[in-house]
Amino acid sequence: MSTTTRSGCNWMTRRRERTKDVESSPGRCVPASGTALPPPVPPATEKQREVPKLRPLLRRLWKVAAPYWSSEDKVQARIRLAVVFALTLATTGISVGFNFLGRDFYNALSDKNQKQFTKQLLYYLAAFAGGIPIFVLRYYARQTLSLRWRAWMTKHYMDRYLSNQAFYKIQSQSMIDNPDQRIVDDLNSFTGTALSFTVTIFDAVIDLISFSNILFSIYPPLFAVLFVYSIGGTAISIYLGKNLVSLNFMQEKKEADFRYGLVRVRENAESIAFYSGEANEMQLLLQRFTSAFKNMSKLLICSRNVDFFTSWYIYLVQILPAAVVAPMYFSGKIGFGVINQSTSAFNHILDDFSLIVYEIQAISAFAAVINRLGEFDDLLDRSKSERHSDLSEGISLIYSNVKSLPEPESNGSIPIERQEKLVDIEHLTVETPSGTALVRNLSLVINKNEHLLVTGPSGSGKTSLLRAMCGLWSTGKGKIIFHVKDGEDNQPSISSGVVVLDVDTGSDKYGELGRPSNRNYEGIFFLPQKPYMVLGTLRQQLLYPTWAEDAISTADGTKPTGSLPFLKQAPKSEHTSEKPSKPTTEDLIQVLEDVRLGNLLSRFSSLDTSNDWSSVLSLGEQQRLAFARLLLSKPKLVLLDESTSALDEANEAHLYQQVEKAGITYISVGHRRTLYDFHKKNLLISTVDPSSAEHNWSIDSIDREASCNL
Ligand SMILES: Nc1ncnc2c1ncn2[C@@H]1O[C@H](COP(=O)(O)OP(=O)(O)OP(=O)(O)O)[C@@H](O)[C@H]1O
Repeated sequence: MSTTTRSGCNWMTRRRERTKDVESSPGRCVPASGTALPPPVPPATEKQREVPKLRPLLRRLWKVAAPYWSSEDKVQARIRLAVVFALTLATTGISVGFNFLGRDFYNALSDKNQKQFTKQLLYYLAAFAGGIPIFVLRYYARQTLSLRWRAWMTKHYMDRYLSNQAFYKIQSQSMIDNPDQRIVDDLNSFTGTALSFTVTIFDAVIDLISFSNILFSIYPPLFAVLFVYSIGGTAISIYLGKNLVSLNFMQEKKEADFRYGLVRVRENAESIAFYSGEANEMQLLLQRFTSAFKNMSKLLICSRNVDFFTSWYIYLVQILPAAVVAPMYFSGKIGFGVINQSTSAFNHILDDFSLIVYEIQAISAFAAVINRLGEFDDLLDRSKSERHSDLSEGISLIYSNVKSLPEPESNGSIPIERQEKLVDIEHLTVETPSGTALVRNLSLVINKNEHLLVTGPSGSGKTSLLRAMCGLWSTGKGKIIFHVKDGEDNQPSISSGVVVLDVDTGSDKYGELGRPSNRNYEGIFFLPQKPYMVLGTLRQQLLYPTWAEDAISTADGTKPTGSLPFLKQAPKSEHTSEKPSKPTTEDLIQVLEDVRLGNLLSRFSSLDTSNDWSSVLSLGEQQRLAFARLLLSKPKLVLLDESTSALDEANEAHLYQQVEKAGITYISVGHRRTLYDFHKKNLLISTVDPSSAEHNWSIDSIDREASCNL
C-alpha cells in the first residue's frame, strides 16, 4: 500500500515492493537479499559468461517461458493471468483515487476547514478499508499462479531430464553443472520473477498513462525534466550493472558446487571416516566456499557501485516537484493540496520511467536464471532429438520377439543351431564417449542357459560392454540383438544408442522416454556391483525398479497424497500389460528367504519399515537384496557386473543356483575364479593395442571339472 499518498519518501517503499519477489526467491544471488544458491560448470562455460547479449537472452526467455501458456493447463493459466491483470488495474485505479483524496485532504488542512477535513479523513479510511484487500488479493493471485506455473515447469523439466537417460549423459559427460539446482531453485525463481516483472511492467504502463495526465495538467515542463532525468539514469545504471549478470551466474554455480561438496560428504560419510579424510574434505570444501566468497565479494562491489548511483538518483529529485510548483502556490494559482498531488504524480511517473534503474540488480539476477535454464533446456531438447538421429550411426540395439521353442529331437535334445537364442552380437565395436576403442569387432551368440562369464584385465572394457548392451553407451558400431521379448508381434524395435524405433513405421515406440522405461519389460535385468538403494521401505527396495510406480514415497517414508493440479489422470504406462504381476507380501517374504535375508524381517520388524538402507545394510546384504529384486522380476536375461563381489563363496554359489533355478540366463563380469563354476562360456577381453586393428577378445567353453581343479 505504498501507493497511498506518494510523497517523496514513498518512492523507496514502492521500489522495495517491486523487487521483493526477486530478492526473496530462494537461491537468488542478489546481494541485497543476502541469499544465494548453488552447482558445477565445464571450464568453457566461464568464458561464455562474459558478454550477456540481449537477443539470445530474449530468445531463451521466450523458449523457457512460452510452453506453459499453451500447455494442457493453458486455460487455467490464462484465466489466472487475466485475474492478476484485472487486480493490477484495480490497484492502479485505487492509487489514482488516493492521489485526489490526498489533494483534497491537504487542501482542507491548509484551509483550516475542519468539517471538510473530517469528511476527507473518513473518505480516506473508507478507501483504505476497501483498497487494502485488493492489494493483498493481487499479490495472492500472482503467487498462486507462479506456484502453478512452477509445478508445471518442474514436471516438464523432470520428464525430459529422466527421459532418454539424459540425466546419465549429463552426469557422466559433465555437460552442465548442477541440474538439480536448476530444477529446484532456478525454476522457482524464474516463475516468481517472470510474473512479478510482467505485472510490474503492466502496472508501470497503466500507472504512467494515469499519472501523466495529472502531472501534465499541473505543469508540463516538470514532465519533460522527469523524462530526460530517467533516460539518463537508465543508461548509467545499465553501464554500471553490466557485469552483474555474469557475476550472478557464477555465484549460483559456485554456491551449488559448495553445497554439492557437502552432500558428497554426507553420502560418503563412512568412507571418509574410514580414511580419516576430514582434513582433506575440509580443505576441498573451503576451496569451494572461498571461490563462492571471492565471487560474492566482486558481486558486492559491483552492487555497491550501482547502489551509490541509484541512491543519488532517487534522492536527488525528491524536492524537485515541490520546488518547481511552489511559485504557483505562493502566487495563489494552486492550493496546498496540489503540491502534494504533483509530488505524488511525479514520483509515480519517475518510478515508471526508472524501472531499469530500480530493478537493475533483480534484472541481472533474473538474466542469470534465464541463462541457466535456457542452457539446460537446450541440452534436454538436444538429448531428445538425438534419439531421432541417423540409425546407421553408433551401436544398434534390437529388441526382437521370442519365437516359439524349437521341437526337441527324438532323443529329447535340441541341436545347437536350433537352441533358443537370447543375444546375438554382430561385429560390435565399443568405444568410450571420447572415442577410445575398448572392444573390437566382437561377434557372439548367447543361447538360453548358456551363461557367459566376461573376464579381462581391469580397465579393458568389461563394464563398458554391458553399458553398450544396456544402451547407455552408443559410441562405436555393430548390432546387439536381444531375443528376449514375449509376445506375438514380430516387429523388432531398434535402438541406436538411445534411439528406440519401430523399424517398420519409424515411429517412436516408447513415447516420451525414447527407450524402454524399464529394461526389464524387455526381459533384461542389470545388477551393478554397488546396488542402488532407494529411499523408502524394505518392500519398496524389493519392488524396485519393476514396480517403481507402486513404491513412490517421500524421504520420510510417508506416501504423498493428491497430485499436481494440472495432472488429471496419470497416463497409463505403455508397458503395464507387459509388466509381471505384482508380488504379494508372501512372495516378498519368500524371496528374502531365498537370498538368505529372512533375518531382516525380525531385525527391522516389517516390510514396511523405512530406513537409509545403504547405511544400515552391509554391501553383501545389499547385493543379496539386489538378487531378490532379480528373482522377483523374473527376466529372461540378466547382466551381472561383479554383483557378488562382496559375498562369501557359499552365498555366491547359493545365489547363482537360485538364478539358474529360476531359468534366468546370465552374463557375468568378474575376476574371481569361483565364478567359472557357474558359467558355460568365457569371453576374455584384453586391453586394446592401439597399434593393431585386430580384435581383442577370445571366447572359450568352460570345462567345469577343469575349473574345479584349478
Ligand atoms: N565416461 C567415461 N568416459 C571416458 N572413458 C571412460 C568412461 N567411463 C569409463 N571409461 C574408461 O573406459 C575404460 C574401460 O572401463 P570399464 O569400466 O569398462 O573397465 P572394466 O574392464 O570394467 O574395469 P574393472 O575391471 O576395473 O571394473 C577405462 O579405461 C575407463 O577409464
